[in-house]
This record gives sequence, C-alpha cells and structure tokens, in this order.
Amino acid sequence: MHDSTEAPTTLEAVAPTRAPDVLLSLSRLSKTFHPRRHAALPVLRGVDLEVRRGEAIAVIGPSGSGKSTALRCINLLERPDSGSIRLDGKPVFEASDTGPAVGPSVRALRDLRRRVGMVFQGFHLFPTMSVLANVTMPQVRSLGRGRADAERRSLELLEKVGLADKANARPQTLSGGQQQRVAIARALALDPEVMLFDEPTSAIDPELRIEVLRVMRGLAEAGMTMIVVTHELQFARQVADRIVFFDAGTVLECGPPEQVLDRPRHERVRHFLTAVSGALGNGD
Ligand SMILES: Nc1ncnc2c1ncn2[C@@H]1O[C@H](COP(=O)(O)OP(=O)(O)OP(=O)(O)O)[C@@H](O)[C@H]1O
Repeated sequence: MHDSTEAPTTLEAVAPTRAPDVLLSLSRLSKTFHPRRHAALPVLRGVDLEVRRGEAIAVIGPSGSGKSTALRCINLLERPDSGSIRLDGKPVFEASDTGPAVGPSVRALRDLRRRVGMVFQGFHLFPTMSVLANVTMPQVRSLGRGRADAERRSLELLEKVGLADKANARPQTLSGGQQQRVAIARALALDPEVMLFDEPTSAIDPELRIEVLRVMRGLAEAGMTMIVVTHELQFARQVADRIVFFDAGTVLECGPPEQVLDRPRHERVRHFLTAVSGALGNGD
C-alpha cells in the first residue's frame, strides 16, 4: 500500500542491508499468438517484473499492449513461449528461446492456481449455485476443507466483502458490483499468496464500482500482494505502491504513482495519460 509520507531512514537510504522480499518474478517473458489466417501476433516481448511481498501493483497502458496476457501468464492460463516465472523463489515456468518450454505437472498447476488467486472482468460465478456455495465449493475441492469449516470461512469472507446477507441468493439476482465482490471472496477463500485482478471494475456500472474498489483497497491495506490491471487511475494513484506501464508487450515504465502519473519519463506514457484524462474528463 502506497504511503507518500513514508521516508526511508538515513541508514536505509545509504546502505540497504537486505534484499527486497520478492514474492513473484517474471523474467524475459514472451508470448506470440498465432491466430488462424492471420499473421503471428507478438504480444509479450520480454517482460521483466519483480513483485515484493505485500506490494500492490497497478498495471496500466494502451489497449492491446499485453496487460491481460501478462497477468494470465502468471498463473499459466496462457503459456508463455519463453522466459521464466518464479513464485517465492521457486520456478513455476521456465523456457528458453531455443529449448522446449517446461511447464508444471497437473498437480503443480493446481497448487499454483491455489496460491495465485484471480479475479476476472466477467465474474465467472456458477449461476445455479448460491453465493455461499460459490465461495465454499473451491475450498472443499481444492483444499479438502470440511464443508462446515468451509462454510464458516465463506461466511467470514462474505462479511468482509459486505455480502453476508446475500449468502443464500443466486448470483444473477445480485448487481455486477456485488457479483464481483463474491468473486473476490471466492478467490480469497483459497488463502492465496498473491491476487491478480484483470480489469475487475470494467464490466460494472460506475456507481457500483466504488464498493469493489473499497474491498480491493482494504486488501492492499491488509498487506495482500496484488497485481491489478486497471483503467482506474485514481485507484492506482491512491492504492498502488508501484505503477507498471505496459506498451507494445514490454514494461516501458515502472515506479511509484507520483513518478509514473505526474512525472513520466516517456512521451508514450504522457500521451496515454493525457488521452485518458481527456476521455474521463477529470484531473487524472
Ligand atoms: N487468445 C488469443 N489469441 C489471439 N490473440 C489474442 C489472444 N488473447 C489476446 N490476444 C491479442 O493480444 C493482444 C493483447 O491483448 P491483451 O488482452 O493482453 O491486451 P490488454 O493490454 O490487456 O488490452 P485491453 O486494455 O484492451 O484489455 C490483443 O491484440 C489481443 O487481441
């Protein structure tokens, strides 16, 4: 969580004594899509990124720059062509430009999906199950948690996202903002080490976004490591420790919000921010 008032002590400033506690690292990650009857489309071109434990990262950038693809590569919903992904120091994916990609076993992939929670733009809830069952079922299936324990945990999480009173409702009877909060509770139910959010408010009416953003802000304040692909620049400014600007499949700029949003080093970033603030009609 970003705190602009926090200044390093003099000692830390001149002599950092320990390496930052990196939880997730992407190194030289590349991905090319091969759509049928179309030319190959290189989407990630050597993405490098290190995310520290407890850090909130906002990923911004032009449409089609590869933000969602990068996020989907982290939990291997998309398989990178080359590069490596390490979680807590251990490789979850490694491939060289020349050799074949070595992906995880089915078991390791299940473990990865448990440790890396993901929230999508569309909520992906099971429509025939109640809200409570949506949050409970993954715990029973993936963690082997007993149903009573799982339901207790689900209710705690529904309380946390402000939806305890909707436990018995069907997802379709809820607003988009409420459904997204259920999806967040469901992802949290697996006790993930890092949460990925792929434009979590884009499919929600503006007046309902605030509750979702409030929940996400609470998570960041509680120290959850998170990466959020977002067009919500105000949220990025207030909540992110660092902003990563994607352009044409690479990380063009990365730094604290006040640097990337107020003093960007690259003209491309300036141009994007001007275009976005013009479209939104606000100061951000
Ligand atoms: N499965 C796929 N097959 C083919 N092309 C794809 C696939 N997924 C994404 N793409 C293409 O890859 C490019 C990057 O897409 P991606 O969704 O990662 O961009 P983005 O920066 O998240 O964009 P946006 O802000 O519009 O969501 C786009 O041109 C997209 O059409």
